[in-house]
Amino acid sequence: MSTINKLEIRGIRSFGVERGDVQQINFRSPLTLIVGQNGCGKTTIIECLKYGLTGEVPPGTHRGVGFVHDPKIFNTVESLGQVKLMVKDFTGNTVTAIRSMKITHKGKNPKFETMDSTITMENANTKDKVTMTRSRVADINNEMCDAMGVSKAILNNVIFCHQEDSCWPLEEPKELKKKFDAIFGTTEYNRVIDKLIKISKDYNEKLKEKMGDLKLLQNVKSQAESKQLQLEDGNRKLAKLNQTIGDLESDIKPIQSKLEQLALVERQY
Ligand SMILES: Nc1ncnc2c1ncn2[C@@H]1O[C@H](COP(=O)(O)OP(=O)(O)OP(=O)(O)O)[C@@H](O)[C@H]1O
Repeated sequence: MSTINKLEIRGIRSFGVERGDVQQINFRSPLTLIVGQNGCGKTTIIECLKYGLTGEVPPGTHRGVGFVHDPKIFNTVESLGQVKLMVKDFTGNTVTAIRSMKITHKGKNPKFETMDSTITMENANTKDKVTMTRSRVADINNEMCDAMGVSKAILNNVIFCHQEDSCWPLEEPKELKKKFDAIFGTTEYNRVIDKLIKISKDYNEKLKEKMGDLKLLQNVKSQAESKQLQLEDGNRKLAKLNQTIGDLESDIKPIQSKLEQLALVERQY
């Protein structure tokens, strides 16, 4: 079974940006309860788990601006946030993602940027570590979802469904269908089915073409076979005629020499 092992939060929501502000949670087996008074950061922990796994910022944060610790609190223009998440996949290998982000308050609109992220895979048996720095967000998302053994849609909409999004099953049918399609992978399934239908159509068309060619070739082959028979018949006739010619030539030879003798006698006479 895949498990979430460790989470480190820095510079997210009310968690401070300083080195000493880093908060670390070690998740215990079989259960870890997160308990605390209102506003202490329970939701933030769930948001960080979701962000660490899927790279998605929580809803209602103006595309991540409200997710990072507000720099205005300390009268600064920018603030850095970081989520470090370690999970164990079902084989026991460890996958750790470090995702960093920044908000800048320059001008009217604050800007949210995701910064370089890294992912480290550690083999449980050999303890070999492979780290990919400056990885693409999509690659990290895929690695983390693979390590957890569930799709991004299930992580986002079911396991770490944000409290603000929890009413999605009551959404209008079109949106609901989109969510269900994503959760059950039907979009992917339909895409594959469409691809297979297209491939089979292409093959059928090619097959039809080849069948036409085959008919033509069969026709040509039967014509060639009858021509071959005719040729063999002709060759047989030719051989017979050659034989007759040979016979006639040998018959004609004594007659010719007789005629020559007669012609000689006639001349002498
Ligand atoms: N961008 C931000 N910068 C600094 N602090 C923030 C920011 N966004 C939210 N906060 C603070 O973070 C805290 C949010 O905590 P959170 O919602 O995670 O708590 P909670 O334990 O889930 O609360 P509740 O039990 O009420 O749901 C609040 O105190 C809020 O004022």
